[in-house]
Amino acid sequence: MHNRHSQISPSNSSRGNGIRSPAENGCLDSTSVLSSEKSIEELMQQPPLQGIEDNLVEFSEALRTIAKALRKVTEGKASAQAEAAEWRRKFELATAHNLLLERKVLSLGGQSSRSNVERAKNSDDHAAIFNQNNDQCELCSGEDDICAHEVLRDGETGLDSTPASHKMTRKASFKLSWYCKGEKSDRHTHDVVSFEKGNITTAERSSKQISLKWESPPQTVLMLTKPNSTSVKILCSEIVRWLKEQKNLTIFVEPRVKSELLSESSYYSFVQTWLDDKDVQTLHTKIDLIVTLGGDGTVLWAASMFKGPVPPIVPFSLGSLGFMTPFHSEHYGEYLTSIIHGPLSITLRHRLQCHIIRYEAKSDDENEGPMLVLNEVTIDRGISSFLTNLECYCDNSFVTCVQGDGLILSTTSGSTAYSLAAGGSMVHPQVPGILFTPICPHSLSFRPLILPEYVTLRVVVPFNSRSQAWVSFDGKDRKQLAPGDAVVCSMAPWPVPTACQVDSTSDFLRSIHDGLHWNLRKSQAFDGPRDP
Ligand SMILES: NC(=O)c1ccc[n+]([C@@H]2O[C@H](COP(=O)([O-])OP(=O)(O)OC[C@H]3O[C@@H](n4cnc5c(N)ncnc54)[C@H](O)[C@@H]3O)[C@@H](O)[C@H]2O)c1
Ligand SMILES: Nc1ncnc2c1ncn2[C@@H]1O[C@H](COP(=O)(O)OP(=O)(O)OP(=O)(O)O)[C@@H](O)[C@H]1O
Repeated sequence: MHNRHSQISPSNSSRGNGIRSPAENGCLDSTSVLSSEKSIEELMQQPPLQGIEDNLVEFSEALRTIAKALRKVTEGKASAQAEAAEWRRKFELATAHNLLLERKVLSLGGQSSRSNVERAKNSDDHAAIFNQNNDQCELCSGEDDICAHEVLRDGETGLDSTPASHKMTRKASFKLSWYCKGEKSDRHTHDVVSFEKGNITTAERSSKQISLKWESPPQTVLMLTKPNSTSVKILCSEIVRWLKEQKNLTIFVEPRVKSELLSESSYYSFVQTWLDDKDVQTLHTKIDLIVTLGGDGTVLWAASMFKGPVPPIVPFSLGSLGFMTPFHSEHYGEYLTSIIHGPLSITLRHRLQCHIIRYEAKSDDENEGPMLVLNEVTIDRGISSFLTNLECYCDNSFVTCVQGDGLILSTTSGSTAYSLAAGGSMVHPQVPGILFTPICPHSLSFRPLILPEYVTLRVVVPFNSRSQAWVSFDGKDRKQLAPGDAVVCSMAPWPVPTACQVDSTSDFLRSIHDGLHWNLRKSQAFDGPRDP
């Protein structure tokens, strides 16, 4: 026979071993609240014992009220967390937007610029700024294409640049346009859906490749290289020399690479670098083009250096696989000449921005982020031998509880990396979406999902989790998550533009054919049985 008290005891059972029960934490996860409500429900339905019936009914009612209150608190906290993350995201977008406006006004020069910034900020009247900019760039009128047009104050930071660079320099300007093979127009159709006379139609958007056209030639190149590789070192010094002598470009490298080049020859003293991490934050204002020498990991490294806008990347393949590195290093001269001249096809690779919301954080400043990932954010069991238990929400709707080794939230670029190994689909990198891929789920029906790019995902380690969880970003920066902590992810406003060797689709298909031998099978012989 059931002991009534034992049915409501699970929340008490943890007390003896020093673990705080959810109720003691002041917050319950939805699963444990549901189970305590269920226990009370069951308790109420059992036949009463003589004498203590009234007391028990009263006690059960009280418990039911407490459970309801706790559930409200939990739901309130969950939605407050999500709302805070959403506001933070909006704030970051607004800050980036204002920065962009200020830069645009700076590019006009003169005193009147300040009032223009204010006017544009207050009324969102972009045209006021763009129209004045027309003398310099008629395509900056903002309607159809995206323009990069910046005037920068060089030498303001501690960057190791020559004395002559303490002047206003112009970062190379370019225009992005969307084109379809065989189509003359390079307009990017913003209206995806139209509604005329009651008929809903979608605009024709197939095979629109993004093209980057320089409006002023690129002048500054950042070379990023995989460390500890002799072949990469040799190629790096060769390309640096070529870029200087053949193209007369300014070249930046990492401090480690500058030392390597100087130890090879004092010839390389023209190469520039930076002093500390703070300088890296302003690097995007100087660099027109990034060249990477390595594998996919070097492209991830390049992207991770830019927490905001990323200059176009030309990835040369010196690794074993190379899903994001379509350029063969033997033909670097040919490729770089064509890219510097332009136009070039690019893949705009979306990134995810992630925040860690700590349960114990007293203020928003104690939370961590944003971390930007080009491949994926992974939440797993780390060294723990217990199942992870992760509660997942999508825009405040409960998605599921992940019980298994963990969960991968991947970009479409990352779909061919860890997510693929965990059973996720391969997705063209230009498809806007977020992959929700479980790692070894202990359930037969947990298929991976692909969600739209506009959602905010929240993964919470519930209080009833047996273990802590670990989060990592593109396979790096591993951090521990305690019960109550959450990771909030949404699409970042700064994608990573990578140059294509042919175009986005050809490069993607080539990478899965060459890299994975996708669907490689010997063809059946012609002879043999066949349909009559
Ligand atoms: N089981 C797995 O497949 C597994 C496990 C851990 C990490 N990873 C991946 O490794 C990435 C980190 O890469 P790294 O080079 O710094 O580490 P690494 O040196 O351990 O290389 C990991 C491998 O993943 C490949 N890779 C990276 N990004 C890719 C992509 N977008 N598409 C296809 N393959 C890709 C690399 O080419 C490399 O072969 C992580 O973001 C994660 O996706 C995969
Ligand atoms: N400039 C860099 N500084 C520090 N670490 C880097 C740099 N470039 C790459 N890495 C790291 O080196 C590791 C290996 O790089 P990468 O994947 O490019 O080479 P690989 O392993 O030889 O290529 P593949 O994975 O295709 O075999 C990655 O973890 C990457 O983060």
